[in-house]
Amino acid sequence: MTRTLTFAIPKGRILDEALPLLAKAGIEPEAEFHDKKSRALRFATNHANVSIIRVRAFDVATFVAHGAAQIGIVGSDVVEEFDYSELYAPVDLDIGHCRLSVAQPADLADEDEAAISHVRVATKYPHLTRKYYEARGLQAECVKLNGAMELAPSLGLSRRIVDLVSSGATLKANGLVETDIIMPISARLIVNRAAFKMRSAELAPMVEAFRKAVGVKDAA
Ligand SMILES: Nc1ncnc2c1ncn2[C@@H]1O[C@H](COP(=O)(O)OP(=O)(O)OP(=O)(O)O)[C@@H](O)[C@H]1O
Ligand SMILES: O=P(O)(O)OC[C@H]1O[C@H](OP(=O)(O)OP(=O)(O)O)[C@H](O)[C@@H]1O
Repeated sequence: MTRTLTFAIPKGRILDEALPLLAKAGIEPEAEFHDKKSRALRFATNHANVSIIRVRAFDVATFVAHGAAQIGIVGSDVVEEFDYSELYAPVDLDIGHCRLSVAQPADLADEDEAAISHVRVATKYPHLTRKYYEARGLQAECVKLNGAMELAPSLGLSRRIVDLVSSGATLKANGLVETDIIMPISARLIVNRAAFKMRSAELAPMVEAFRKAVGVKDAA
């Protein structure tokens, strides 16, 4: 009996860009996947032994790190925030481009970092935020939010935020300015390391197919 290989993909904004790549790599979900009314979370594909699960972006990394899914697609922001040793991220998929940045109110005077030892920051990325400030000799007290970080300064939750920025429109609409870029972000193919060893006959060709799919896109 062949064991099913589970492929985790995020249901958020990466999905639209990920589907054409999946197709180029030869994986097509069943029709129900595209039915917005469907409450199913697991879908068959054109491969009898491959199924797709559609989960929240942060949960893709958790499913794959724990081996509940063997392979997945997720932003490098999520890979770096969790820093799971069980994850192998072999392919930069060149989609979902944005950056992780520090922002603050446009009218807030720059603080002299040499004169302070501690900052309060609203973010969905406490690990990366602490690491960034630690490297600057500052201790970050993180207020964990799951979205709408841009509201935090105007409501007195924190002076600064660390969040994803793409066009900058959300910052601008909320009176904030980007003061530093922590890292550029793009989506990655991630694989569970143990599964990659145990099931290399299935997973290695799949990784190779994504490498080629990204190359094909670049050449277009
Ligand atoms: N503005 C953006 N431009 C480009 N890519 C982005 C942008 N915002 C987020 N991303 C990428 O898309 C991924 C998913 O973001 P999305 O906003 O869809 O999820 P979410 O709504 O924050 O998460 P959840 O599914 O947990 O609610 C992020 O982890 C990041 O890699
Ligand atoms: O620079 P921009 O092009 O405006 O993009 C940045 C916004 O996109 C993401 O949020 P998203 O729209 O995914 O909503 P969320 O806050 O619910 O995660 C991110 O958290 C920013 O709020």
